[in-house]
Amino acid sequence: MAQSKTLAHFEPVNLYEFEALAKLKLPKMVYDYYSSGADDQYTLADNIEAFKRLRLVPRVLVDISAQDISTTILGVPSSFPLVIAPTAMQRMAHPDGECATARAAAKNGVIMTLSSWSTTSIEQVAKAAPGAPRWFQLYVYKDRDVTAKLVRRAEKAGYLAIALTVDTPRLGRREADIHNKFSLPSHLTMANFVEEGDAEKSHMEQGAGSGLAAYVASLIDRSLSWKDIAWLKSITRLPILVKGVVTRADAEIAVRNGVAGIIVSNHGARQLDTSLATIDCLEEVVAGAQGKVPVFVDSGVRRGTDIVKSLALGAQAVQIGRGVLWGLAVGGEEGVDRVLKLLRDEFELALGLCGCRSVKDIRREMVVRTTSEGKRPLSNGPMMNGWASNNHARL
Ligand SMILES: Cc1cc2nc3c(=O)[nH]c(=O)nc-3n(C[C@H](O)[C@H](O)[C@H](O)COP(=O)(O)O)c2cc1C
Ligand SMILES: CCCCCCC(=O)C(=O)O
Repeated sequence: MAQSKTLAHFEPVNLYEFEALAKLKLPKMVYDYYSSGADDQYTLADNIEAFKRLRLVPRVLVDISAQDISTTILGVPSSFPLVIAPTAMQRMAHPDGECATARAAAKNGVIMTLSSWSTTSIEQVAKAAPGAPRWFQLYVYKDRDVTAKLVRRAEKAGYLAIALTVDTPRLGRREADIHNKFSLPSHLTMANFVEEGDAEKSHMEQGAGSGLAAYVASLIDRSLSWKDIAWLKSITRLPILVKGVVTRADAEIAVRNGVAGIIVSNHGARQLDTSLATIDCLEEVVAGAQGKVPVFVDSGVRRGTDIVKSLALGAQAVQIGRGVLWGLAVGGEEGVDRVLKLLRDEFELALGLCGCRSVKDIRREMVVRTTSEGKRPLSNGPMMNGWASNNHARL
């Protein structure tokens, strides 16, 4: 009782506070599943730390009285450069789950990506916010007919793109899920398979360890490879983005295979522990994309300043995963709405304080890499990228 009174009066003012509140509200098994990374969670911490190592270099005395933070993503207007990343099983966070996220996304003019492992079906989510721009995230099943059917349904329901997740041929080892014997609560289903009457796919067995790991091992196609991009392109007219690329080499292959976009992601550090933080891979991937396709980044975005840094390093927009889940857990649609508005306001403020009127004003030299203590390395030449000297030249 005392706790709920406290919660009712506590207004979170950043994503970390949303997470703290969500932790109080959610069952332990659910909070652990949402928050965990793989193994020792080194990458989980580094996704955040890497953003902190990057520091912003603002310009001053720029008239920012009329800011415009909107952008265009794959030809679709977006109120600011953010896309909601796919996260599975959102009805564990709130009974309205994916529908609440869809409505909040529509209200805020941002694109939502629906996970193929949603607890609300492709069609129900489309109906929750008719006409709003939406992408569909795809996992490829051993049974390719199952996969093709999902793609056709997304196309028919008006989804605008397919985000093919390529970093998950096997599930990363999330130790909390093993301890908790994580499985989808029995009142919920993997909703995209219910109509098919396919119990194997719509329910998750509770077993000795992580029920999710067993579910993935039994259904997901580990043989997925670059040649399957051609297969996917042969079954859909929708643009295909690859989600989970972190190297220049793979970005080049992706472009050669005709993808429409690349999402730099380490799956929120839930797959390969000790892999690099994504913000440290972004520039390489941007180089590999050679300006031919847009590059997006996720994993560790918590602040408006993180969005500015990501754009300065070449991303067209960021994606956020957990932030939306925390909003959903705290207040359903209203909670997600608050999270999106918070990030939007933080981004607008950071952009303005950097001396930018619009996203077009963001420049590479607004970001410098520092040591882990936040200090500029002794040689300031390459790190400053000519920013200081250019300033002197202008004065
Ligand atoms: C609980 C949870 C479920 C996720 N489910 C999916 C999924 O179904 N498909 C997918 O491609 N990525 C999934 N992801 C990864 C996210 O799309 C995204 O890459 C990641 O959450 C970004 O990191 P962030 O949480 O630090 O923002 C999931 C992440 C979390 C935390
Ligand atoms: C094929 C892997 C499915 C994982 C299910 C959801 C997810 O992505 C997660 O990180 O959890």
